[in-house]
Amino acid sequence: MLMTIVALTGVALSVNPALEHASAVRPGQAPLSVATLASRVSTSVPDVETLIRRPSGAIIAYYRAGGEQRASIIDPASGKAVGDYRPSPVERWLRNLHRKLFLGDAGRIATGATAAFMLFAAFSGLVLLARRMGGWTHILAPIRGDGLQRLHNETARAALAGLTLSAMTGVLMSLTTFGVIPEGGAQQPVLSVSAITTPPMPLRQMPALAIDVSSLRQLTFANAADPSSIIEVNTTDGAGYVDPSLGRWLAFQPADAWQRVHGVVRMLHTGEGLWWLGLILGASSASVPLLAATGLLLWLRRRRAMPKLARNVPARDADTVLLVGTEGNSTWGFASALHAALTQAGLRVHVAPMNDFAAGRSLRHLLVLTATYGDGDAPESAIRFLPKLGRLTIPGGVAFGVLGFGDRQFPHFCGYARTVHDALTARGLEALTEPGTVDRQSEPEFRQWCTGLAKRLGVSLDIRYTPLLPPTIPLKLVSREDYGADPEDRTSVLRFMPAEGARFWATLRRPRLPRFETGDLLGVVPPGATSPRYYSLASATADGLVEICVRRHLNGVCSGYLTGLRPDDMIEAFMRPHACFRPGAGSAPVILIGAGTGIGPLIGFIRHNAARRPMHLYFGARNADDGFLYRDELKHLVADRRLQALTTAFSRSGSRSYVQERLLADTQSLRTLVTHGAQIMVCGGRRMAEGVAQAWERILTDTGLSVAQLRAQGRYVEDVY
Ligand SMILES: Cc1cc2nc3c(=O)[nH]c(=O)nc-3n(C[C@H](O)[C@H](O)[C@H](O)COP(=O)(O)O)c2cc1C
Repeated sequence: MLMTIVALTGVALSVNPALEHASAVRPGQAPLSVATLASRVSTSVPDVETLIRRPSGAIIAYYRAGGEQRASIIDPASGKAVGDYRPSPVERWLRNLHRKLFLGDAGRIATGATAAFMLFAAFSGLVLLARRMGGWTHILAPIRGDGLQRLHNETARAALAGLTLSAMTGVLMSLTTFGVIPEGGAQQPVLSVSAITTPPMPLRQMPALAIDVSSLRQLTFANAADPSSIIEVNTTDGAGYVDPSLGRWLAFQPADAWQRVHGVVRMLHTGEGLWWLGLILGASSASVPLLAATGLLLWLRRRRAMPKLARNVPARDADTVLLVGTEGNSTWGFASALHAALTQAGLRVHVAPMNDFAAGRSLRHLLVLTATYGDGDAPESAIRFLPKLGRLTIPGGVAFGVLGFGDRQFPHFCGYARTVHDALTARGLEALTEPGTVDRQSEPEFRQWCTGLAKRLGVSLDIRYTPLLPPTIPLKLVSREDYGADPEDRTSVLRFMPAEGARFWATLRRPRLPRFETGDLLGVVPPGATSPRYYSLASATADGLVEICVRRHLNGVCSGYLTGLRPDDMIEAFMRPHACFRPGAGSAPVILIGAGTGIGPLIGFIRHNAARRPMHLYFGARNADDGFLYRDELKHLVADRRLQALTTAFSRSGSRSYVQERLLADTQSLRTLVTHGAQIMVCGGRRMAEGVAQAWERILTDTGLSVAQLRAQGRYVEDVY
């Protein structure tokens, strides 16, 4: 709450330096001395007492008129008043709220503490972000994750540097207010004359005032009625007194190091004198409420996803500790199943996030199920695990097993699980099994690892795994196009519209599609099954419908179910983001390679190519007669220039070829495209993807590039099944 008040008042105040800069009447290009300015003003504004130069460059003259203290904005070119200077009462109110919450010193302490907390939050946020992105060198790489994660992390990335600067300078200013850091300027200039008797020299000729106006802060004129009065001058270089009769310094105290530091800190915090920085800092502060809200939502989502485990034994009594490393929460579903099976087998099991690892005296087995994020890094619930591991006391004789959850499309498949395995081995623990891997939440791979584990533990494990699925939405089939004469082996393009839900409250709302992009995945759990099958989406929310391509597989439960649907039939489905499979930003060429149903997301990317960036499609199918999905539409897209080139390869008709052969035939032109920054996107079966990757290795020979390098740069992405 305090952070939001301090941040939002900071945002409002950050606009002032820019407004003042825009409206300030400043001297022209020619240099202007304080002597000339003071002379002009004293001629034009009778009874002027003080001149102040604001950080924006505006000159303000203070004088008495009609018995009242007045302030006017001065045109430095003429020295004349061009308007009244009235500081805004709103600004004063905001400043009081921002600095001390209208509470005097108690408020100042509270805002100082808030700035310190903000500094800690901004800095730790920056470290977390770097870790999530796979290190500082990847901090500018595209951010992956679902909508909420991307909103939080992209906002954080844009704002954290500005927030860190604001908070740090805020803390320094607070420490200066309370005298913890000296403000400087303790030494006053010492005046050694008592009275000035000779008549005053014209201001314009005073040698002491022959300094540039840009360094002036304040000048107090000598009082004409008082012969002993002198001129007081304060500049960025120091402060002193000038003899009005000789125009020379009577005394001058140069600014000390603390004063200079304080001036810089103040400028960096307020943007006064650096209006554009003020706007950047203001924009960064504006993100605080958004970051707080999205951070809270992500935290709540994680907490809600942690299953309520029946019979979760406290860590101190457990003989088996099962640790979970997760960010998207799907790993909890597997942990829950393993916990139930181990408990049923008679073990005393404690389940916890990896960050909360605690080892009791009775610990015998340590099991770790962990996902991988970033570039082979820890997921959020595990980031404190490795630093903690070195400090924990673990009883002797503990054996461990690690199972990694990941996605083979990432260069460091289950990389973090391997790191954890190595760290536990280095800690002297005995490995029960080799580190196992589970690709895209594959239930069979999970069961296989559990079977190996059961053997080593000498128990029998009855695994009942029910995946933790996001809420589903009802979809109605509105159209289908079938390719292939044989109903047992055909491919269908299915289009669905959102339908009314069965629950009463859902019937009151107009059915709406959730947010999804082309290339994301549609999860469908076929009747009678427990785990979902995923289909790449050929459409996005903006298209108003859900489009997928499905090939019927022999004995395929879900493909049989979907290809058996008739118009108006309903299914329940959910969307899963697949943010790493998107065309990168910008106008670089995109080389799309797909076979069979792999054309699905690729046609979506082409349809949405309104900017006409060069897109080249290599499409493979068995034959041109009944395997050429979207044939007519692709012709239109070429005519429309959304698709620059279409190359087809049919393996069972005509000249019989595969996409990888077509790619090799175009080696020269493809090399040129890649050296011009092209991105490569591959979608289809695993064997086709492997063949395509090998073809690319050959195409890239002598270019100094490799598929691995392009993958690391996000320029070679796959959606493989
Ligand atoms: C942003 C992001 C980065 C990922 N990075 C990797 C990776 O480097 N290596 C890997 O094998 N899997 C990676 N994955 C896949 C996840 O590890 C995998 O989907 C896992 O099952 C997610 O488990 P969770 O839902 O419990 O977090 C990544 C997924 C996302 C969304």
